[in-house]
Order: sequence, then structure tokens, then C-alpha cells
Amino acid sequence: MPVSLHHVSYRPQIIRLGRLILSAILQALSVAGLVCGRVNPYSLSKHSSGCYLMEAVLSFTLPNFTPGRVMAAFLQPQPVPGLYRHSFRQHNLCRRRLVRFSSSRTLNLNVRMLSDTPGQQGQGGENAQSNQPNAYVTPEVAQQAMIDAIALAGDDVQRVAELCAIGFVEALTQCYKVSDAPAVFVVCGPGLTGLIGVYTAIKLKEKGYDPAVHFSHPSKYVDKSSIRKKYDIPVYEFVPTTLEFYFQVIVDALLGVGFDGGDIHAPYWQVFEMLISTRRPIASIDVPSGWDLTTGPRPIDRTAATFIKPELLVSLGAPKLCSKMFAGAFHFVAGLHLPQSYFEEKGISVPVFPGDSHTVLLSSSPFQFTENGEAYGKPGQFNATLYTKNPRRQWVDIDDDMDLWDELD
Ligand SMILES: NC(=O)C1=CN([C@@H]2O[C@H](COP(=O)(O)OP(=O)(O)OC[C@H]3O[C@@H](n4cnc5c(N)ncnc54)[C@H](OP(=O)(O)O)[C@@H]3O)[C@@H](O)[C@H]2O)[C@H](O)CC1
Repeated sequence: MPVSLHHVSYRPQIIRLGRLILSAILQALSVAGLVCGRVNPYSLSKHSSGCYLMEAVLSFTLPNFTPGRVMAAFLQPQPVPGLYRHSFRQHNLCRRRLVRFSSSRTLNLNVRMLSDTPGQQGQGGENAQSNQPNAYVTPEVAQQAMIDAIALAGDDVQRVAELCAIGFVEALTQCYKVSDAPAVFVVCGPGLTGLIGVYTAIKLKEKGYDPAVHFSHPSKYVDKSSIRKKYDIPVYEFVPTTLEFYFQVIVDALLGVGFDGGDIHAPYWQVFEMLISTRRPIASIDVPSGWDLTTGPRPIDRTAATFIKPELLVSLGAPKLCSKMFAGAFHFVAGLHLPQSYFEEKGISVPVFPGDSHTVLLSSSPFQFTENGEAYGKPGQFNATLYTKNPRRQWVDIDDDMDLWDELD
């Protein structure tokens, strides 16, 4: 099957290089007897390191699938010295996905290539953003997409939230297995993202996890008492002092595309403070809370050297512009709340979800960037290196902490 690369208005030498590398991979695949499907999406951007980054998701149909053949073809790629790095080799996620897709005989692989030579300013580097409007969506498009999704669901906001949560949970459970990270603290906001957080907790519970939800403020959509009664999921209205002791992963379902870009409102300060300072890995739904929807971590947060640094980002429908600044471990796209043709019809290229999946891995980051001395991103590893299976015990003075009394109650 032919492989087509779209949006070829990028720097010619980068395109040539990209094609060369992709062709080499594809040739290796055909040698291995695998029929090649499609390359989607294809994007080029300039990372903050100054290097050019090219991303593609390769989908393959496997006519004569044997795990051994695929392992041999994919897990031992021939590197081109000094030219690019494979990210998929570094993560055992790849292995998991191989197993996962073996039944549908479709395999999706993320390929992320980084030129070792920093690009020159003004030669397509900063312009690369405008060169790839098809890979990322503006806040306006994202908000309209949610409006359209709700209309498509017959104004059933709950259904839209549930579909988004199914995709999000699919991504999350690939990264944090129930055996390693059973307790998940879901921080919910007042809007649609918070509702997706609630459905996330419900779906996680169904899968054997031990979730709890947190609300700083009443939700527009959820009756908190029903979550506790109907689903037996604890609901917090404060941030527990012992959070890092009891919970292994934190889901950031606070603010999404409805964030107004202004200062964070006072009721959320405590939980926001926790989200920017926690040593536990954060999985953000759609947009890391507090990030500018277009530019990412906001100057005001950077000044304070504090912004939410998720390890996992799951973009709903299509990645927002701000996700270019995501430097955590895994970036997924998820959600069947809109048909995948929705974005295609708008000329926006989104990756196809394989088989019955509600999500697909878009990239796994080999990067790290530093802002005001704060590192974000860890090549080849989960970002939150402090994440541990054996939580550190914390001694607290219970007389100093009224919240703890509430918890003990
Ligand atoms: N929510 C609806 O009734 C509808 C939403 N529609 C579309 O969906 C998107 C997203 O909806 P929204 O609920 O706004 O999404 P979020 O989860 O991101 O909600 C965030 C809420 O957070 C509040 N907010 C905004 N800025 C701040 C801030 N600086 N600090 C703290 N909190 C903030 C805000 O709630 P308020 O009560 O404060 O107004 C947000 O609601 C939306 O963009 C629409 O496109 C559909 O239109 C259908 C109805």
C-alpha cells in the first residue's frame, strides 16, 4: 500500500531526511513480510532545544503476524548514527501495545525523530508552528468541537463525558497498571473536564483501581453525594495531607478548554498548589490545568517556576496547540465523542484509533527542558522520577493539621 506524506511545505532537507528514514523503516517492514498501511499524522515542529522534531504514527496491517517477527522488525531498528533517535525502543509500552493489537492484526507505532542539529532561527524553526496547522487545534476549534460533540450526542453532556473518559482511561491504564498504581486521586473541576474526571473514576473502579475524586467547588454537572453512594467512590473537598502516601497517580481534570486564561480562582488555589508541587505523576485530561491553551505553561507560572508538569497527557479529539510544550512521558489522543472524520473534514489530520480502541499513542517524549532551573521531561523514562512503588512515609504533627483529623474521622 502506498505511503503518503502530507503537508510537504516544510523545510525541504528535513522532509527529505524524514522520507529517507521512514522509507528505511518501511523497507525493513516489507523485508519482514509486513504489509504497510499508512503514515498518520505527519508533523514537524521545533522543540525548545532548537532541534527539529518530526512525528509520525505508522499503522500496519499484519497479514502473517507472529510476535517474533514483529519484535525482530521493530524492537531492533538499525539506528542511523547521529541523525535520529527512536523513542519506541525506550519504552516497554511498545511491547504492551504489540500484545494488545495482535488480535486485531493492526499495529500502530509512534515514531519520533529528532535532528541532532539545532535549527536556525528564522529558517522555519519558529515558523514551523504555522507550518503544521493540521496537527494541532486552536482553542476556538477545540471549543467548537466540544459544542458539536454535545450537539451530536443529542445534548447529552453525560454521554460525551463518558466517551471521553473511556478513551482517557484506556490511555491511563496502559501507563499505570493496577498492580503498580491502584489508587488514583482525580482532581475534578466545575465544568465538562471535571465531569470527565468523575466518569474516569467510575471506569477505573470498574477496572479494579481504587479511585477517589476531589472537588474544590460544586460541579455544574455532578451530584457529589451520588458518586459516594452509587459508586462507593470517596469524595474529598480538601487536599489530604497524606495524599502522596495513599495515592500513586493524580488525574488532573480541573480545567480544560473552558479555562479563561486568567488567574486561577481562589477556591482552586489549594489543589492547584498541590498539582504543581506533587511528586506523584500527573495525568492531564485534554489540557494541563492552568496552561495557556495556545502557548502552554503561562509566563506567570514560569516566573514562579511553577506549572503543572503532567507525565501523561491525553488530548481529547485532537491535540491543542499548547500540547507542543508537553514534555512528559506519553501523549495520547483519545475520545470517540466525535467521529474521527470530524477533524479530517476540517482539514485537521488526526491519528486513527486502531481496532476498537478509543485512543492512540501520539508520542513518547525523549526530551527534557529546563525552565528557571526546573526540569520537565526525562528522556526515555517516566517524567516523575519520584514516582515509586514504595511510597515514602511522611511524619506529620496531627495537632497542626485539621485536615488530618477529618481524614482520620
Ligand atoms: N460547560 C457547559 O455547559 C458547556 C460547554 N460547552 C463546550 O465545552 C467546552 C468546555 O466546557 P467547560 O465546562 O467550560 O470546560 P472546562 O472543563 O474547561 O471548564 C472549566 C471551568 O472552569 C472555570 N474556569 C474558567 N476559568 C477559570 C479560572 N481562571 N480559574 C478557575 N476556574 C476557571 C469555568 O467555570 P466558571 O463556573 O468559573 O464559569 C469553566 O466552566 C466549552 O468551551 C464549550 O465549548 C458547550 O458549549 C455546551 C455547554
